[in-house]
Amino acid sequence: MEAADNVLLKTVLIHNKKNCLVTLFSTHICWGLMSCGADAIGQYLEPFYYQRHESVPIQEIIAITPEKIQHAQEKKQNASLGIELISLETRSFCLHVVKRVGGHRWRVRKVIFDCPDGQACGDWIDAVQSRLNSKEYGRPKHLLTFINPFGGKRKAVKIYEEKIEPLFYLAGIASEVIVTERANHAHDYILEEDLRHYDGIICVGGDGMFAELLNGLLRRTQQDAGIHDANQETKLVNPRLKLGVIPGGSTDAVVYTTCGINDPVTSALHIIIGETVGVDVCSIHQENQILRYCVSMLAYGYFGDVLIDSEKHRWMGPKRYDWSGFKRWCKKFVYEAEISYLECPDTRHHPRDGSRCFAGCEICNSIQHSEGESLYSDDKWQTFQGRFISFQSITMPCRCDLSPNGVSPSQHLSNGYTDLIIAKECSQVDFLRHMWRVKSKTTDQFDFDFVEVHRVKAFKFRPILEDGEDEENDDSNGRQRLRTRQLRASSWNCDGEVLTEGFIDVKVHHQLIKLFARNIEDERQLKTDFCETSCYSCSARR
Ligand SMILES: Nc1ncnc2c1ncn2[C@@H]1O[C@H](COP(=O)(O)OP(=O)(O)OP(=O)(O)O)[C@@H](O)[C@H]1O
Repeated sequence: MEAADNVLLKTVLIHNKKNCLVTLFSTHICWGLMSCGADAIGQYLEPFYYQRHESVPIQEIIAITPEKIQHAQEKKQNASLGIELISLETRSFCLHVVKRVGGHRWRVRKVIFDCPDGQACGDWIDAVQSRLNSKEYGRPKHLLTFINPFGGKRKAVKIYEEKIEPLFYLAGIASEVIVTERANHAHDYILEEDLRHYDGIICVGGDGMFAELLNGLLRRTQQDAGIHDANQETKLVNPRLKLGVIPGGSTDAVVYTTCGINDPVTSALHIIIGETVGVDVCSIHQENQILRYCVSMLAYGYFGDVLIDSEKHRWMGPKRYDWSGFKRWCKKFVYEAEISYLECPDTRHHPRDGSRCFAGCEICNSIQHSEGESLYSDDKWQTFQGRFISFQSITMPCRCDLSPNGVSPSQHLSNGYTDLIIAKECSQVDFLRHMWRVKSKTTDQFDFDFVEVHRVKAFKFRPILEDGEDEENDDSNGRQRLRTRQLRASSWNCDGEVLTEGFIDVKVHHQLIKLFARNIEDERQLKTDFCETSCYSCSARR
């Protein structure tokens, strides 16, 4: 099963009032009822586990703490003396480990072991703690935390104080907390202050708040490295600091997509265990300047207008998106643009390939990009010109409550491409059918003749706004009729923030940032706590 030299500690301890064999390996800890047999010539064999035993990867241990339990002998002594003596020697320890409770939700489970004496207990605590401190797990020790008190249902401060702070304390994470006082407070702080002693920056807020962290950190990193990020051809530098989000917003698409659920405790546990996932980032340029960085959705037309309208109804909380979406749908506006794009050369990868991005995704890990080559001299650019209701560029699957599979279900976190989704001019009923399918878990939202999808490395968007003249069908006398275009300008919905510039150039940067999250686990592969050495958690690390 395991190489003997991987065993760091092996002892018989008491767990749930039964003798258990507990073994600490370099990668995980196992415990279970044991059996001591004898071989053919009557010599005793090493104790071994019965078939079913439990195993937890070191990565999934949140903390190990001494446990103050009065042992039977002490209780007896105290009873006979009629007074309560508290033993100075702790003989029990508690492992706080990740427990999966379904639907990607994580909780903390306590597992208590009683040792024969204080010395053995101390040895166990030291041995496990030294594994937890090992650099290979990359656990954060110092975090900078921004809390947006006005995001979502305005509960971010309460969420942090009641649910997150105690967990960080348990895991030995020191967190400097800043409650933001205005929009862009976090962005400006990251640009200007000394960040050297942090391992990561996190926020309690929504996608807009995360976008502040992302933009602040990427700009700061390029600035410190002397990189001119306005130039689209520049190879950007990866930040040293990792980012994390604890959901406290309205949509929480980033956290939903990377953890599978918008649950604050689950996100805090993803951060504590220190596992990270690389995430692609789009840089958005106009002429010789960089406008923003974006990780999830960049949308023009319907979703741009919905965002602008929803800002007027912030008091409604997350429901504002439904209300504004309904209002915009009733009005049906059509837009026109010329969109040039550089499609993914590998035809196996496209927005309808049926793949899913899970933890340890093979597609994300295997795709190679030839960095440094100029995209703009490439002659493989293609062009779409026409009318549409909605244009979206989706760089991660963008899952949320309203769309459990995501706006682009086969998109990946770090394949180096963004998915273009163009819902061309169609009837309101057809557009509604398309949007309805985005909410569904089973139907293909792209299976309409008015929806066009492409997986691209870069694109250029040029809105067409001038009133012009369109040819219409010939009338009964064979003459062509002309009509004046009524074209609207929209704004961009950039990760939930408004961007008013119309024409833009966008380029995807492969795995530019690291996010504290494991990525969604494929629950079909996961077994329960009982492990016969083949559970996902263990096998992924062997
Ligand atoms: N103290 C503050 N006062 C006003 N606005 C703030 C403050 N702190 C941050 N903001 C801004 O609030 C905006 C929205 O925040 P956030 O993303 O956390 O919530 P949300 O919009 O409800 O959620 P989502 O983006 O997931 O839909 C962000 O753009 C952020 O810049």
